[in-house]
Amino acid sequence: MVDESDDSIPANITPPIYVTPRVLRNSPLSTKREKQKSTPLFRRPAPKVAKTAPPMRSLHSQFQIRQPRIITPSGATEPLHSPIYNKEKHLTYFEQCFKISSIIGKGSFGEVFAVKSMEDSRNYAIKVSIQVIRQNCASKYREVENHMRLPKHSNLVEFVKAWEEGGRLYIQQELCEKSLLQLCMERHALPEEMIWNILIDLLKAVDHLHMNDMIHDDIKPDNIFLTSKGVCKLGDFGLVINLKNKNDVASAEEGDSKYLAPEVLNGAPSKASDIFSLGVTILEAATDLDIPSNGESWHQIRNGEIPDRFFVGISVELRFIIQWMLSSTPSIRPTTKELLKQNGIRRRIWKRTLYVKSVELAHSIADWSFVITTWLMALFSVVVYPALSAICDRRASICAETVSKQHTPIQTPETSSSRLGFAKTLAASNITPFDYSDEENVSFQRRLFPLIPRFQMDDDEDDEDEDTRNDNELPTSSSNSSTIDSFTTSSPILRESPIRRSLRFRSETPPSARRIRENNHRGSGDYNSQQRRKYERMRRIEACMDSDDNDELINAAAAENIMPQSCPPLLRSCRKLNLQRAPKLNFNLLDNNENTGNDKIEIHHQRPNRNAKATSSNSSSSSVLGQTRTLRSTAARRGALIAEDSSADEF
Ligand SMILES: Nc1ncnc2c1ncn2[C@@H]1O[C@H](COP(=O)(O)OP(=O)(O)OP(=O)(O)O)[C@@H](O)[C@H]1O
Ligand SMILES: [Mg+2]
Repeated sequence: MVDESDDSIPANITPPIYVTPRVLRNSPLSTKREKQKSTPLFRRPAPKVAKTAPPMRSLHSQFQIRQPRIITPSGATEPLHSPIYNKEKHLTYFEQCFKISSIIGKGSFGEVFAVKSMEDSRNYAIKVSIQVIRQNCASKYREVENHMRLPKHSNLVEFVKAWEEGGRLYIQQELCEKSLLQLCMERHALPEEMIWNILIDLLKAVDHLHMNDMIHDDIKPDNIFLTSKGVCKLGDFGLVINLKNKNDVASAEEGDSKYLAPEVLNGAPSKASDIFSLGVTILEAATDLDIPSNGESWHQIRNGEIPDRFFVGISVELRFIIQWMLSSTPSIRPTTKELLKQNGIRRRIWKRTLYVKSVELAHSIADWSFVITTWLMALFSVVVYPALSAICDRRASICAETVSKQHTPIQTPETSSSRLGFAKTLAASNITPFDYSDEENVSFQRRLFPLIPRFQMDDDEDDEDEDTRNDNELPTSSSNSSTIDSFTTSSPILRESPIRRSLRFRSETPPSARRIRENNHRGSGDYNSQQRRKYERMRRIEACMDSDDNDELINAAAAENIMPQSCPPLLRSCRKLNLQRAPKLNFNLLDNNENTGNDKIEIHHQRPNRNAKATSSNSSSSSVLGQTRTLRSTAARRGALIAEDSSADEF
């Protein structure tokens, strides 16, 4: 019988809002939910512990290891290389190769960050040691070494790598969604089916550790993690003891007192102590019991005096297993093997194993498909890229050829000293040398053919010019000689020997035009010799430029952000440039007038010959003007009159 007289509330004291249930007066144990209700919402935080200056030895080690060094399973370190890491930068490997998503938590050893790796674009958890590592401490890499030595298991948090930089230890591992402690805080007592699954997962993890002669020594909800698929994993290998390593056994530390087996207070941790810690963890998850860290209630749990009310709603099977695991005598406690053979577990284990394996398989399929996709893309680019680049090269050369034909006459020393200069001029005037945007119905195939004469590539307007082209019309100006070349190479009619061509030129060209041309070439008079020098200079430049493969022009255009689309019609470009078009001289009329003795010579303003691309530059206009002046003097000698002004009209 409980004496209630002690518990009576004095009349002068206001009763608290949350009265502790009477049943708890007998037992200091309570659930976390009950404790939460009786705890004030605000509690002054504990004062921060003032840190003293780190020992000089630690500082020295910090300056010793500046570059990141990866830790090997033997405990040695090697330089850490990564295609992303640049040691010249004043940033650590961690800062350069990982993008921090959030800070997950902070433990006694270190701070844990959720990060995204820039090397493989996957998410990881990285634990960074708070303290600078003591270089001469034998167990400085114990956690890493033990984690690395452990064979992989689906119920252990996966280890990726660990490195040391600037005296700090970084441990990269699999990122889990939350810890069991977080889940228990959110949901309090978990459903029994979930408890069975957690127990099975953890038993398998602990069994794997024990099979490898290792003791976890710190099993608690805070060190148990859950993935997004609900798979439970054991993590935090900071206190793991390798029973084969005498140093580990000698330097074994106690785990969290809340989950500590009673025998560890006076002795060393063992596999049985791990079973006890696991038992307390399952008890907490199943009953929402607020596990005490010391005092009477601590002993109460270890003596098996847990009130029945905490087991309400829990099956006898599960209660029996929990109580067996919490046996105060280590020898009575079951092993992992024995527990896995229990009825309640055996019934569920195959289903749970199947689920965990399927999750693992799906995960590895996703991983492999990512790798395969990456490789396929790489292979595709290796195979397709050469073909694509060949097509692009071909197209660029066609464009360059056309541009060269169209723009070579423009390249006079007066207008542009180089092709780069020309490209810059185009860029400044906002004209794309490869712009076909205003050309109608130009098929790609037409442009692809490099030997198609240019007059076939232009619009209707220009075709009209072609129709009106006189077979006798051979460019007569010296400045148009490159045009003659391009015309002769492009026209099958004119692909003939130079002698035959000159004969045909003689027979077909009107005498007056022939004389002008011959005079020009002979260099009669000062003006003509000047013209001839200019012509020769131009020919040299053109020859020079023709020997190029037009790469410079294209590169210059690309440098000016002019994206090649296709070959441009020159006439459009001329129109955009607002260039003048040269008048066309009808020499037949001159000859007729000469024959008939008619004094008046008509100079028809026509659209220029398609090949007379000299119209697009001032220099070429001036050469046409020179031509016209020559004609004028010839005509004057003959007493002819120039009917119209021979200056170039507006195009
Ligand atoms: N792999 C992980 N995925 C997700 N969260 C993690 C992971 N590892 C650690 N955490 C979180 O970081 C917190 C601290 O991690 P951890 O327990 O490893 O640090 P610790 O310094 O060893 O702490 P303690 O010694 O107190 O256990 C944990 O509470 C946990 O919530
Ligand atoms: Mg921990």
